[in-house]
Amino acid sequence: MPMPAATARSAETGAEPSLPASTQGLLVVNLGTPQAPTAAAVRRYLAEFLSDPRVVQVPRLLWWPLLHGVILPLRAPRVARKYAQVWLDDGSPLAVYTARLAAAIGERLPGVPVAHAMRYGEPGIDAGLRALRDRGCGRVLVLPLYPQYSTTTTASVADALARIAKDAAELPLRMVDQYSTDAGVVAALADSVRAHWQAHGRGERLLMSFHGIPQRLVDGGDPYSTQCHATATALAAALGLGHGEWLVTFQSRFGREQWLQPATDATLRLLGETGLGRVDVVCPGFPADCLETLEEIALQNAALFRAAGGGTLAYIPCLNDAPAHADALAALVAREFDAWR
Ligand SMILES: C=CC1=C(C)c2cc3[nH]c(cc4nc(cc5[nH]c(cc1n2)c(C)c5CCC(=O)O)C(CCC(=O)O)=C4C)c(C)c3C=C
Ligand SMILES: [Fe+2]
Ligand SMILES: [Fe+2]
Repeated sequence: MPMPAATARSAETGAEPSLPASTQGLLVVNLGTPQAPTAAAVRRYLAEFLSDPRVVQVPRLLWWPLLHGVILPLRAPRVARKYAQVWLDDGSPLAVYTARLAAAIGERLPGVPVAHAMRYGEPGIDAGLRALRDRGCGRVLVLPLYPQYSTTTTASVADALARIAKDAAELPLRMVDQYSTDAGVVAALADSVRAHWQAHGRGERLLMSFHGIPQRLVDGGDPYSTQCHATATALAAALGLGHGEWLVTFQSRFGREQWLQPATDATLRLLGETGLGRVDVVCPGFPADCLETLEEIALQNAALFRAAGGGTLAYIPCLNDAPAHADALAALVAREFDAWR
C-alpha cells in the first residue's frame, strides 16, 4: 500500500516542522471476528487467526494439514453455533462494540480523525491506515484494545504494522503497548462493578476472568500474566476488596498444552461444589464483549456452575462503549499525543 509522505520538510533548514495537532490520527484495533455466524464465515476467520505464528507456534509444515484437514472442518460448525447464540442485530458483538467504542473515543477528541480496524478480517489495518492518511493524517497512534501486552495479541498487531510500514515508511506510527493499570480504565471498571452490585445485588465472590495463553510463553518472558494480575490487584483495591473476596482465573484454553492457571471453568466448578449461592464474574482483559464473554462465561460457565451445585453466576458486562470507558481511553490517547513530540 503506497503512502506518500504527508509531511513537508523545510527546504532551508532540512528540519522537520512540528506537525499541527490536526494531522494526528487514531487507529483503534481489535482482534477480529467472523462476518456471519455461519460455518463458512467462521472457517475463514479461524483460518487467518490460527495461521498467525504469534498465536500457534507449531511448525508450518505440520500445522497446515492439521489446521485445514482436521481443526477447521470440526471446529467451524461447532463455533458458528456458539456465535449464533450471541449475535446482535448489527453483527458480531465484538465488531459492534469496537465500532461504537472507537466512535465514542472520536467524539471526545475533536479534530482527530479516528478509525477502527481488526487484526484478522475486516475492516483491515491497512485499510484503516489508508483511510486516516486520506483524511489528512501525517502520523497515526495505534491503540490495540488489549489492556495487557501479550506476544499473542499486541505483538501480532505490531507485526502487521511492521509489514504495512515497509510500503508506507512515510507514515509515522506509534503504538500503545499496554494500559493494564491505567487509572481511568480501572476506575471505570470499578464503577461498573459497583453499579452492577447496586442493581442486581452482590455475590459471595468477585471472579476476574482473563483470556489465557500457554504457560510456555509466560515462561519465555511474555509479561501478560503479570499484567493481568496487576489489573486485578488494582481493581480489587479500587473496590476495597479484602483477601478471599476476589480471585483471578484464565479462560478459553485452546489446544492440549498447559495454559495459565487457575482455569476459569475448573474454578467455577469447584466453587459450585462448595454450594456458593452466587458468584459475580467480570472480564477486565476484554474491553468489548465477544464470544468469549457472552457465550463462554455468561452461558456456558453459568450452566457449569449451576450443574456443579452453585447458584447464580452473575456476569458483569465489559465496558464496551460506556461513556466512562471512552473518557478514559480518550484521555490516554491525548496523553500519548502530548508525549509524541
Ligand atoms: C487478551 C485477549 C486475548 C488473548 C491473549 C488471546 C489469546 C489466544 N486466543 C486463542 C484462540 C482463540 N481465541 C478466540 C477468540 C477470542 N480471543 C480473544 C482475545 C484473546 N485471545 C477474543 C476477544 C476472542 C473473541 C472473538 C470474537 O469473535 O468474539 C478464538 C475463536 C473462537 C473459538 O474458536 O473458540 C480462538 C480459536 C489462542 C490460541 C491464544 C493464544 C495463544
Ligand atoms: Fe483468543
Ligand atoms: Fe472460547
